[in-house]
Amino acid sequence: MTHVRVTGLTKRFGTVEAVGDLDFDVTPGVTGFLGPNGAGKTTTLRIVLGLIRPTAGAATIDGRRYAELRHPRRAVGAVLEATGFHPARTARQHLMVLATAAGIPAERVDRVLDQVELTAAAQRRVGGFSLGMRQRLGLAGALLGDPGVLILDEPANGLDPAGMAWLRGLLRSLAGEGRTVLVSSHVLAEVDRVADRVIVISGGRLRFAGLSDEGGLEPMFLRLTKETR
Ligand SMILES: Nc1ncnc2c1ncn2[C@@H]1O[C@H](COP(=O)(O)OP(=O)(O)OP(=O)(O)O)[C@@H](O)[C@H]1O
Repeated sequence: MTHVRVTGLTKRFGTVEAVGDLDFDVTPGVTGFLGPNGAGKTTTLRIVLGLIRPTAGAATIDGRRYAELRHPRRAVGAVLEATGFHPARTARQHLMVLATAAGIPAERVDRVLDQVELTAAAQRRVGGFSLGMRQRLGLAGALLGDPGVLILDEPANGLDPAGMAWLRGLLRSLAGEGRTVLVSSHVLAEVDRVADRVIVISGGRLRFAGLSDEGGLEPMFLRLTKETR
C-alpha cells in the first residue's frame, strides 16, 4: 500500500473553492506538500484521509478511497495536528486505546514509543506534554499500524533543532523502507533537505510536481506562487 493518487479533486465550502481540479501522484519516498497559507493543503490531506468529502474527483490509496480500505490504520498513518489527546491519559494509555480500537497488537505501542523517543515519558500524562512531545506522540500514533503511507501535516511544528534533525532522520528511514511519506510544511529549507520530490499548490490549484530546482526551493516556491499572493 504505497501509491496515493489525487484526480480531478475539487472541494468547495459554500462559495469558497478550497481546491480545484487537482491531479497528482505520490509514490514511495518523501514528498513535500507545499503552498502558501490557505492554498488547500489541509483540505486535500483531509480528503485523502476520508475526513471530508470532495465536491468532485477522488483521492485513492492503491486504487481505493480511504473509506474502502479494509485496515485503514495499517495502510495509512496520519498526523494532522497535535491536538485531540485526552489530557488525563498517559502517552502509553493513549496509544493503547488507538491500538485496541484498530486491532493492532499491544507490542506495537512500545515499539512506536521507542521509535519517537518517548519511552522515558510513556507513563506521563499527555496534558503536561510540550508541543514537541505532542508532535512525537502524534507520530507514534501514525506509526502504530506500520503503514505503507504516512500523511503528515506540519510535523516539524513545535520541534526544537534537535527534534527537527531527529524528524529528518525518521522520515528518511521511513522512505528507505519503501514507504510513501507526504509531508506538508512551510519550512522550505527543511523540506529541501529531506524531500525527494515536491508538490506545490496555491489558490487550490497544482503549480508544480517533481524534483525541486538546483537553485533551491525558496526561489522556486516564490516564483510558482507569485500570481496568487
Ligand atoms: N471547513 C471549512 N469551511 C469553510 N472554508 C474552509 C474550510 N476549511 C478550509 N476552508 C477554506 O479553504 C481554503 C483552503 O484552506 P486549507 O486549510 O486547506 O489551506 P492550507 O493550505 O492548509 O493553509 P495553511 O497553510 O494556512 O494551513 C481557505 O480559503 C480556507 O479558508
